[in-house]
Amino acid sequence: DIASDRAALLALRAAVGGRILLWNISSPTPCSWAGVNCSPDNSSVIELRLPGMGLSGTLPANTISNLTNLQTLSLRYNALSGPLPADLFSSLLLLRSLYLHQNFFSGEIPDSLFSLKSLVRVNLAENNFSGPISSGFNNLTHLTTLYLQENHFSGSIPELNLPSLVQFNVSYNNLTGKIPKGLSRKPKSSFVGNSLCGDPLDNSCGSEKHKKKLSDAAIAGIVVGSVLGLVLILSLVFCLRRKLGTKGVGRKKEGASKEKEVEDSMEIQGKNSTRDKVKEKEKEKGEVSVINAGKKGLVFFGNMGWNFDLEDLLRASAEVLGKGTFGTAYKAVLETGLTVAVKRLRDVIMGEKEFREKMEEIGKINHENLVPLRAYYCNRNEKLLVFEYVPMGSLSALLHGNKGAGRTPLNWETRVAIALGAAEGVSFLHSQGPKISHGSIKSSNILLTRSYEARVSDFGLAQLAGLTSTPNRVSGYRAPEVTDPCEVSQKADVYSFGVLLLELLTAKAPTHEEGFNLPRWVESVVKDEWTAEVFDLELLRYQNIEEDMVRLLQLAVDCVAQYPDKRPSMVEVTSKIKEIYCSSLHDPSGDIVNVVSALPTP
Ligand SMILES: Nc1ncnc2c1ncn2[C@@H]1O[C@H](COP(=O)(O)OP(=O)(O)OP(=O)(O)O)[C@@H](O)[C@H]1O
Repeated sequence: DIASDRAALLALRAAVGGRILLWNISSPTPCSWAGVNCSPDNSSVIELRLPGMGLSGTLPANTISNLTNLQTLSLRYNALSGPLPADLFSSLLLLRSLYLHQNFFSGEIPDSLFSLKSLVRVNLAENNFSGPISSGFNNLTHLTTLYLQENHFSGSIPELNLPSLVQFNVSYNNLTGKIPKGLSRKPKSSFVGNSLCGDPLDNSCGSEKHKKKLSDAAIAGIVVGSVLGLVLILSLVFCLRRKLGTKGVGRKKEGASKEKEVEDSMEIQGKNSTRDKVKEKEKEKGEVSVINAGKKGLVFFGNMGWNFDLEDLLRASAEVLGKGTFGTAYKAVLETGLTVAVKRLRDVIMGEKEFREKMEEIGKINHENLVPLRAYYCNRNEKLLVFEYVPMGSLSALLHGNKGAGRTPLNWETRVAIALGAAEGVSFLHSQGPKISHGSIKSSNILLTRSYEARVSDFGLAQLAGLTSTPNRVSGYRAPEVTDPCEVSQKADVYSFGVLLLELLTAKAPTHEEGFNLPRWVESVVKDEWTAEVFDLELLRYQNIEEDMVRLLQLAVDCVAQYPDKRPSMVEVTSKIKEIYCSSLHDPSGDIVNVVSALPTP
């Protein structure tokens, strides 16, 4: 009954401390305590969700194990340690979801877990659990999620015959042997970081006997053969390099066209002259020239008073910002001090005329939440785009970059403001005509100004690249109906925008591992558990924002609907985000609860 549940919770509180010390223990019922949910008639505790509450120490016996009506237990992201009490699960027969990940728990999984027939989700990842993975998991026939990664489990993986199992991960343990057949269709990333063999991993198990049959002589033969092969390849490369060098210089002397010069000088860049050696040095320092030759012919848009030619651009000191789908992006600082972002495109399938028309189209588009294309250069061999430089980097870098000390966490208001800015930018694009879409919405294309306003970049470029250059990096954002990346509808943009919102809320990169699908992952978590299981832990520090977070998450889920017709339009998305933004301004969520220092570093 509720009195015994209350006593169990008080014993837990006395043992593990943290933020649950703030519970109002003068209250006769525990049902109003943070993280505690009771049955409708308040007769028992059915959910205990204490994620990131700064809990530490070991779990004592007779605390949680006495909450006999518990359906959800989440203690994730705390500093709990030591083995789990042997009888922890014996009486929790109604338990459906168990989240103990990101703690320091050690020892073996107690056998009492394998009698919990109602279990649907089990996450024990990122702890120090050891011992074998028990075949007892086969008793848990409703299991859809089993996460055991980043522990010290050893031995081989048992054959698991769990028809509902969708999410499975045992990566980064000490497991050995062959991956059982029934799991061979899970992604590679579920198994990496062990000494496992067989499908889906690349290393087949082979037979030991066969290996032993290789005689010493055979091994010596293989070694000699490999060395000879290497020598042959090296001499070939050497000959080729010499040939290429002479060709480039020769053509220059003949006074070949400037276009060719651009091409050749790029080919031989850094190979011949002292100037090139200096370049090489600069490269080591992280500075490179965008390209190593000149031809006037930059086409400018708008009236920005920008006045420079290609040669000025080539003389600018430049630094690589990153390699993207369409080429390499550079930051270039001109001698006048003007800083621009230059994109050098590769694999453009469009002809020159068509390309120029496309640039004119993009250059006309102007909105405060879009990164403006200011100029372009185009000849048969070289295509450069010059954009305004946006100083604070991309949202992707901000969300997934340096997580160490000194990093300013992205607070809730900033995230909603970024979402709103990005939505306004994409909405504006869509308002230019029903056929106009962005085509490549993702967090690395949302750039931030000094005041963290969002600016969407790379719009309209998706159509330039051929099918061959379709990168995997976009696939995490791509709507299921998109087969040709050059033809992305506005509704497909909405899907990508939904994934972007999910990324902003969960801080999980949609592309962070093979086979991971962010929308599916969020959908797999039942709605009641969103707050506890889905949101970025950095957001859980802020109070009074739960309702707004859930509203934004619901909007994101609407955007990633399977069928395009079910998705809202960008105008609708924008107006919903605006409402959430206004509400978060009226209800400032400044209070950061100071438990952060007590938390383990993620
Ligand atoms: N206008 C800009 N101002 C400042 N930084 C930029 C600008 N454009 C791009 N960048 C930076 O350069 C990096 C590389 O950009 P790029 O667009 O080439 O690749 P991407 O966005 O990572 O991938 P994709 O080409 O597939 O969109 C980006 O992550 C971004 O941080």
